[in-house]
Amino acid sequence: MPDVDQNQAQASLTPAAAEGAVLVEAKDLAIQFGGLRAVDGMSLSLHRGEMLGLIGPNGAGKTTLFNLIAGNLRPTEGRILIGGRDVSAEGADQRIACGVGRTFQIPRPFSEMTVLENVLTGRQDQAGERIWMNFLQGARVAREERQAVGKARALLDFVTLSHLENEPARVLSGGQRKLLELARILMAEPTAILLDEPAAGVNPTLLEVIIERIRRLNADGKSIFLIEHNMEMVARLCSRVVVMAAGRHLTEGTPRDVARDPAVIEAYLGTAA
Ligand SMILES: Nc1ncnc2c1ncn2[C@@H]1O[C@H](COP(=O)(O)OP(=O)(O)OP(=O)(O)O)[C@@H](O)[C@H]1O
Repeated sequence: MPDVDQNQAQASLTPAAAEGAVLVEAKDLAIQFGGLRAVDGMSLSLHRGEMLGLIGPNGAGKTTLFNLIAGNLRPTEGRILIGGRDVSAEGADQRIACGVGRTFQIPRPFSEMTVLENVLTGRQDQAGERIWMNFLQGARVAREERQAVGKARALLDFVTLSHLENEPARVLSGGQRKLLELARILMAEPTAILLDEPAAGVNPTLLEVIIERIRRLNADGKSIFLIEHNMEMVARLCSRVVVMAAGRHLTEGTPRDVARDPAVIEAYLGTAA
């Protein structure tokens, strides 16, 4: 497990996070894949305005936990609450509608669609898709379309991809795809953003852009939940880190404290053996 520089473990709670209001809560979550309990009784809370890290060795169950929280998988046991409401039985679209957006470890944009069109796929409740609306309220649909394109362009500007707006997404590098995916989920204006390894495979220059944009989103009040193997990045961004091992909540604390925790070091060494 990489060292955490003392000076980098300085991320502090925003005022909203310090208030402690829970935005997303997982209670005793479990999921069974055949004989494997990939997530095995996990409980955790993401607070409003917080940047929370999720670390753990390969196969610990981090992505599966994200899939459960984002509604891509249904838990075998346990509950998920968003803003205090039980959403356990709802699917991914409903989670997005109640403010949870997530990215994937390997983004898969629509490769033949333009970068701008890809961002537009992230919008919710598209009036233009309801055929009867086109007949009854053509002007309104056209106005909403213009507004959506304006918003998508602003988001492309935010993620530094404006110059590529008319290019097919297939020309993007791995890091640019991560930025594109971020812009796409921001179209739905999430209050909680789940980022699955945003640094993986990203060149150092683009990584700084990603870190800075995550910071800005958090400063704008968005809660961030971050899976990341890059502990330096976790330490720069997160005030609190949850550690998973073998599907379970192993411990949590500041990046500095968890990096020194013998149980955490043991969990990493155990899987490296
Ligand atoms: N759909 C699935 N069917 C069967 N097993 C699965 C499925 N998804 C995940 N697993 C298994 O569940 C375990 C946890 O996987 P998961 O991807 O959540 O781990 P992770 O902590 O995100 O790992 P990494 O850091 O390598 O991405 C692994 O053993 C994995 O092989």
